[in-house]
Amino acid sequence: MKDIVITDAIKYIGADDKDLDLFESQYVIPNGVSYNSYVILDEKVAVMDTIDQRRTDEWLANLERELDGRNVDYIVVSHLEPDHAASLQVLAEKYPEAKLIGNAKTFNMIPQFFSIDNLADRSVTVKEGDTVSLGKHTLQFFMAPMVHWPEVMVAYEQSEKILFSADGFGKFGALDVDEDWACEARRYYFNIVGKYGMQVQALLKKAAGLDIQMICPLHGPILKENLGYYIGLYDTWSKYEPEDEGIVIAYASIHGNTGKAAKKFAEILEAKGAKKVVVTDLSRDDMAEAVEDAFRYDTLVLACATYDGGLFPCMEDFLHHLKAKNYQKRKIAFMENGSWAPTAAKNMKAIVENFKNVELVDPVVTIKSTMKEENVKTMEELADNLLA
Ligand SMILES: Cc1cc2nc3c(=O)[nH]c(=O)nc-3n(C[C@H](O)[C@H](O)[C@H](O)COP(=O)(O)O)c2cc1C
Repeated sequence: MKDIVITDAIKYIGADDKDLDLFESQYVIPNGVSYNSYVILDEKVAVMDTIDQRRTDEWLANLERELDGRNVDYIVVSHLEPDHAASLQVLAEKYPEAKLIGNAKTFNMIPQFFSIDNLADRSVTVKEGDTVSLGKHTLQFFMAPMVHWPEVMVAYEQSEKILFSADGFGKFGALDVDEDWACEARRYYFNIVGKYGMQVQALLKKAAGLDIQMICPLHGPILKENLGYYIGLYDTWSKYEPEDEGIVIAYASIHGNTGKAAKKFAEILEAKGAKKVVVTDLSRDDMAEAVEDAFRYDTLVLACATYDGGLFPCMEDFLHHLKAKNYQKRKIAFMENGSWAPTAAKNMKAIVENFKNVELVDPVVTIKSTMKEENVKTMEELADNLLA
């Protein structure tokens, strides 16, 4: 583990995981993921969340090294999802004097996962704005329900002005990997938290009232500088506003002809001056990245082969993901293909019409098996309308 410095009194005790095949059993993580946990060493000692059971031993060794023989007084449980709370039972048993800090929902849910002895006697139940003093350090708690579980809360350490942000500001990628923050943080955000923009907005409003000098999330790097940049992105994302001008062409093609047309359309858009065009093959490219791109840019073109009178399944899957994550406020256009009765555009429209604040842009490009000159003409017209 790279030496991760927080402050003199606050130590990083988390662990990287580079062997996990899929995060939450669905997201590829080419650069792994970090499970973050922290310990605050003051007159009282507080452990800020535990980690996934895949790395319990490493995490306990990190904790014991930092404790250097001291005991744990408090275990703060900001989120009960197993990648953060799975080692709670072990920690609670190892330090039987330690009190658990959570909110009413936390303590309702804990028995579903664990059987901790004397839980009622060991529970410190906090509400919005409550504080717990550790000596020089004071933790203040703010509820963040449905960011992205109901019991989630964040903690603000008042003396060093640090926000322990739970899964907020989280990112895929192990901590010893140098990579752009926004790309993997955006993929994490939209796929995991995306549905709860309103709740993230509520949390950002609370955060705006605090002087935050550092953000310590439960995944990804500790954010120490330029915090306005990260908070600004979270504000844009949670309002469902496009972050950049650009056109995503997402295609679902069985034999390749719809894919060929999608790529031709990208060339036409670029020739007409489109600032950014992204083409994604929904059969083969990472679905989570396709979702991320759809949210990142302001325009989406859906190109799909007709399949048994409906949609080729990866397009149906993509639209299901977008709907589940509250996709809205974008321009959308359609391309369809079929050999005898193309109905993909009608079927895509029926789903998309239920999205909030979308503008459907005509004309629909209808291809019969292979792209013809007349299809290219329609694409030219659609490109002009999208770029107008
Ligand atoms: C299992 C299957 C079901 C299909 N169902 C339809 C259909 O209902 N209507 C239609 O017009 N074409 C249908 N097609 C034909 C394709 O949509 C058509 O050949 C299209 O050109 C394929 O585009 P692609 O080359 O991008 O895969 C079907 C093809 C397959 C393999």
